[in-house]
Amino acid sequence: MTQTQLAPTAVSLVKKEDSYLDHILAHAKRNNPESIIKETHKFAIERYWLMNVGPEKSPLVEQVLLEKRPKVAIEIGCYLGYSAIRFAAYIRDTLGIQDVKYYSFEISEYHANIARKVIDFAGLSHIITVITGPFNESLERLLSNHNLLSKVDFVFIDHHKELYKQDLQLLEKSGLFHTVCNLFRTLFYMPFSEFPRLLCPNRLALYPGHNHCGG
Ligand SMILES: C[S@@+](CC[C@H](N)C(=O)[O-])C[C@H]1O[C@@H](n2cnc3c(N)ncnc32)[C@H](O)[C@@H]1O
Repeated sequence: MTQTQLAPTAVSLVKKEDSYLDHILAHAKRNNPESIIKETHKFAIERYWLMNVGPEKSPLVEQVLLEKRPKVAIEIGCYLGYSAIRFAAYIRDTLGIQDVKYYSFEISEYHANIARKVIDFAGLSHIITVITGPFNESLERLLSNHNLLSKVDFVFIDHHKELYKQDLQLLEKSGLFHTVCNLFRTLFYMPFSEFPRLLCPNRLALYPGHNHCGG
């Protein structure tokens, strides 16, 4: 077999997430979250689709961030760090909240390792902490390693749709929430009408986000 015949197989073994990291390190500017976000969009259009919140939906979240100005935020579902970088940089740079802390949960060690590298490249490692493991098991670690009881004032949920309800209930029981917590609902597949029953309505301001299910 010639080298030319071997080449396509070799290329297909490279995972798109690794190509993404290479792309960012080669084309984005270090310590410049905006340039990383821009290069992520470019990569997703020109190379491979990525399952991040993306340029259309992110402004909906940023609208809520602008209104609520959170100091401590939690995200379930980090993937390669797009939303963590975008929202943490928005809170720090656009809202001017320098001491913001952003905790992002990611079940896949592979995704989390890439996310940490991109976050480090963005110069945001002191703001964003990526916690590896399934959220229901990692929450305990967050509670014991960080003094966050009653301090979390923003939650962005973007992981596995079937786990939203269970993990929301866990979060509520954890005592992490500030008096009024702003939960951004990216729950496209869950009727909005379930939420008042699920979470204490006077403690949580719920944002319907982009409501695909018409609930
Ligand atoms: C849609 S992607 C997140 C995209 C990310 N929020 C962004 O916009 O850049 C969903 C991620 O959630 C992770 N995930 C799925 N189930 C999880 C769980 N139980 N705990 C933590 N992360 C989970 C997946 O591995 C995947 O990386």
